[in-house]
Amino acid sequence: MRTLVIGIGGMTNAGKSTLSSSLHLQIPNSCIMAQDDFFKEDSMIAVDSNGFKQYDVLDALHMDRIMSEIELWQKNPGSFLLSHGLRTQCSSTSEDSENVFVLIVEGFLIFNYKPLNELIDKRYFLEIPYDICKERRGSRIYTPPDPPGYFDGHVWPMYLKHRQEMEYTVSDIDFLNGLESKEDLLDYVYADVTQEIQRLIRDD
Ligand SMILES: Nc1ncnc2c1ncn2[C@@H]1O[C@H](COP(=O)(O)OP(=O)(O)O)[C@@H](O)[C@H]1O
Ligand SMILES: NC(=O)c1ccc[n+]([C@@H]2O[C@H](COP(=O)(O)O)[C@@H](O)[C@H]2O)c1
Repeated sequence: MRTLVIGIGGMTNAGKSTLSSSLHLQIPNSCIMAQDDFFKEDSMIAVDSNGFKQYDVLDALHMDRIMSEIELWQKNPGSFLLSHGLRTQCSSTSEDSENVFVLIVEGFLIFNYKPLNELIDKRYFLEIPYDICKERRGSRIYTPPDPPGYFDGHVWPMYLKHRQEMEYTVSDIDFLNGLESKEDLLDYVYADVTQEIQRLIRDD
């Protein structure tokens, strides 16, 4: 039994969830872990001098919990899938060693948290231009909703800060143009991941 951890990082609204869901549907024995599911509750989020809730920082996330979930998956990916209501599709005709379990970790700050980044085998980062990002963000409603000025006052400056930090500390990132069609992005990443799965099976 082999495991592969894929990281789908990127800016807010760049298409991470969309790409991850499609990949999950195409890759047998895969599951998604979304960083968005690990936000702390609103009362625990710090507020800056402008009154903006500091959601776009690692401190706003229960990173310890996401690490524990990944540990559970690593220990026994088959039972992890079953306990999350996902069917395993182990090939009955091949050796057990030929089954590769794939974890898709997706989120806007996955490569900036060293312990998580170190677990990731293949890194992708979706990027889109500022104006498209602002437009897409404007039509999405979070809980709590973005207050006026939040994108330019918090989201974008934090993105620039973390992006710089990531480029200093992380290598091996495949940057993807989020303006490409959903289908083209999926085809590209799926082919790349499939190649990696084949390599794991060959080297087993
Ligand atoms: N390749 C794409 N081309 C055009 N729109 C996209 C693409 N990928 C995602 N979107 C749209 O952008 C918005 C944000 O996508 P989503 O996957 O939720 O982003 P993220 O998870 O990065 O925040 C959604 O409305 C989605 O339909
Ligand atoms: N899920 C939540 O509890 C919550 C609350 C407020 C803001 N957000 C926003 O979520 C963004 C990250 O998620 P996306 O990459 O999916 O947009 C951050 O920019 C953050 O401002 C999430």
